Amino acid sequence: MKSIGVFTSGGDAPGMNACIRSVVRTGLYLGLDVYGIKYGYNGMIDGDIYKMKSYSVSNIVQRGGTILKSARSKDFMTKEGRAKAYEQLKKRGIEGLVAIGGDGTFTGANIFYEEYGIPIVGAPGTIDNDLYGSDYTIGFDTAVNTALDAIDKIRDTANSHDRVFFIEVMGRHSGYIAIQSGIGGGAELVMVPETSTTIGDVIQTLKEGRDNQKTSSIVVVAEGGEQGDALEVAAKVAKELPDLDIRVSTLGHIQRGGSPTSYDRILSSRLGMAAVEGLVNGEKNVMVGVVNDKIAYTSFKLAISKAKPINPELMRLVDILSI
Ligand SMILES: Nc1ncnc2c1ncn2[C@@H]1O[C@H](COP(=O)(O)OP(=O)(O)OP(=O)(O)O)[C@@H](O)[C@H]1O
Ligand SMILES: O=P(O)(O)OC[C@H]1O[C@](O)(CO)[C@@H](O)[C@@H]1O
Repeated sequence: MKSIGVFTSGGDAPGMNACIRSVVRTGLYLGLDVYGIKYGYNGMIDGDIYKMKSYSVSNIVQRGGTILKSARSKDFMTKEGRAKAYEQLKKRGIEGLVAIGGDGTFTGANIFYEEYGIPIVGAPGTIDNDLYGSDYTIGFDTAVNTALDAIDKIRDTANSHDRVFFIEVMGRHSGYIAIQSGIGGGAELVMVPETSTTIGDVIQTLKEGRDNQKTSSIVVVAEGGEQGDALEVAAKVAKELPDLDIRVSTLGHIQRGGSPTSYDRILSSRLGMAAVEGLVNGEKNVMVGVVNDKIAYTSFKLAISKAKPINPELMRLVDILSI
């Protein structure tokens, strides 16, 4: 293999830049040509591709976002789009790809590999931490710390005004950010898509808190929960407990931005290096991850389809610590 391409796709995540830097520098170290593909699959289709040098990735290890930009590409979902993308790669002699993204990105990569046989190694870049085959994904640790910082601040008002706050965190189908920021932030309850929580459960927890002389409460709600978003949950609770002083705060995209934590920078750098080494050693159609602190390659199919359940002990911990 002489030439590889790298791109970021789906939602951006803090640490993606550190991963790009690692891919580029590992590739150059191994004597490869490295091409940056901009705007994910859209740039692959449009030929928005440039040769990267060591200096192309200077001064980015600490930066959030992605210098290669990101996109959610409708065109790549079509056969015609993927055919154009393949032609662009062929034209430049790009023989292998490192895809930094989430489950959607790897679903597309899997289809692309099956159609054109171009080796692809994925690096899990999503704050959601919802990919099987890596204990943690790029950006998750930073997102949790950002959410935690926000929860700490909201707690000041909750406490001063004797209020109940419903705080919504990201995670379309995954409660990882919710459970970790909830435990770290001392939430009374955490609602995650993986586990069923009824409005009755929420009411009972809040009532128990009151019975235990708690004057304020924090409920962390993952955006993809079965009871709806934080606004919906709060409205349902307010109907049953009209005397509560309830507020809602949706943290939104602040969780996706900012300088990556040390953990994310190191994870991203390890994954970038292992992705390129994997490609050179013949890995294809796999996602690279870190499992029990060791590099592991997992087929895209498994990484996408296999659930990564939240440790039930963590849910129990919230329960016990909220009395
Ligand atoms: N079935 C598919 N066929 C072809 N391409 C796909 C398919 N599913 C997803 N993709 C491509 O992957 C892109 C990224 O997917 P998606 O928007 O779901 O983000 P993601 O990688 O899951 O990241 P995040 O977890 O941050 O949302 C899509 O915009 C699309 O271009
Ligand atoms: O920025 P967008 O495209 O609205 O995507 C938001 C989604 O992306 C994620 O941040 C990462 O997948 C989800 O948690 C969230 O639902």
